[in-house]
Amino acid sequence: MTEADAHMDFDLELEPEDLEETAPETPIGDPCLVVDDLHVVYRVVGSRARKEAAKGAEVREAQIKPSFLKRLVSAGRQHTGGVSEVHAVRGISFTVRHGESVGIVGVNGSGKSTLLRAIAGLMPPASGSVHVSGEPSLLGVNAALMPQLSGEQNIMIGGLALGLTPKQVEERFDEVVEFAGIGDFVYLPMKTYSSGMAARLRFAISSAASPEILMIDEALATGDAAFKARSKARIEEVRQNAGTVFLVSHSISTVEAMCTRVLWVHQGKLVMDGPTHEVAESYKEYIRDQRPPGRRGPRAGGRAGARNGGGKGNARKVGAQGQPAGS
Ligand SMILES: Nc1ncnc2c1ncn2[C@@H]1O[C@H](COP(=O)(O)OP(=O)(O)OP(=O)(O)O)[C@@H](O)[C@H]1O
Repeated sequence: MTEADAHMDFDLELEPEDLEETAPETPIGDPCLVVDDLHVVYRVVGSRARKEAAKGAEVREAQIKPSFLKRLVSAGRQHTGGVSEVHAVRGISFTVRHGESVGIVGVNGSGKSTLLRAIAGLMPPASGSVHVSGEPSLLGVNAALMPQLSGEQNIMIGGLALGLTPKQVEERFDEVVEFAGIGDFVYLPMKTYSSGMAARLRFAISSAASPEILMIDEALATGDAAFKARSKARIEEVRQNAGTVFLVSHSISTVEAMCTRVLWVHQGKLVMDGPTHEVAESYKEYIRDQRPPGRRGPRAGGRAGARNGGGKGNARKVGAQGQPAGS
């Protein structure tokens, strides 16, 4: 695998179960989420700084302006002495309404998961704000689950964290296990699960309580066709009940099948926001252009119209800076 391939870890292929499918139209309600000029910064203490700290030294942040070469190589990471700052989300703003299912796409490391975690309240903003009506369900479940406990115990804890009663959790137990497709693994500690199994169980628990805002991070990539079909039905159920769904996925066909709107994030910035087909076409074109010439595959028919402002013309390209090359 080349370095370019490793960076471009997506699935552009349309899978049989996604053919001819798009997210159905549902009436869109009032705003339920406002993200306003959001910035999220990770701070990582370098190994040298940790050693110094262990020796009792005061580790201070040195505000050294890095050289041009260093900034070029570190793309988005700002080194300040022993502490490295990763500016993962850089000034993102958007509003989401009840009934929307929003896909978040972007290349590896572009900030998708960080954005989702910030919306869920798991990452504090460095600046800007997130206003949510209702509690995003990833928050309750992720905060509650414990790797050393069995799936069974975690279903109970996660269900309680989402506001279900113990009786309601018991009633929904079989459905959650079946939905996650983890079989008898449910009786083993979650630390023995593959990342896909854990992601599916989190999704199954978080969607068990008919949440107002359902957040799904990559869980759909880890299941088979039957799991995807169950997931799609569950997403529709949430939307029909005027809930909102956020979906992070590397599979553009999954996003096309399940989302009404797509946010394209690149290097922590929002580069495009609009109806699924318009953003997906531009994104697919960008990904194709990043691949070596022999591996680009055919272009989708009619994509140029969307890219040049055709189609419904509703997609919003955001800002000139930080856009992928060629857009
Ligand atoms: N816990 C962390 N500490 C420090 N940096 C982090 C941490 N998590 C993510 N990052 C950095 O933040 C940036 C955005 O990462 P994030 O995981 O949000 O991207 P992503 O688009 O979800 O990536 P992927 O598609 O690979 O899952 C990357 O540069 C990543 O290295």
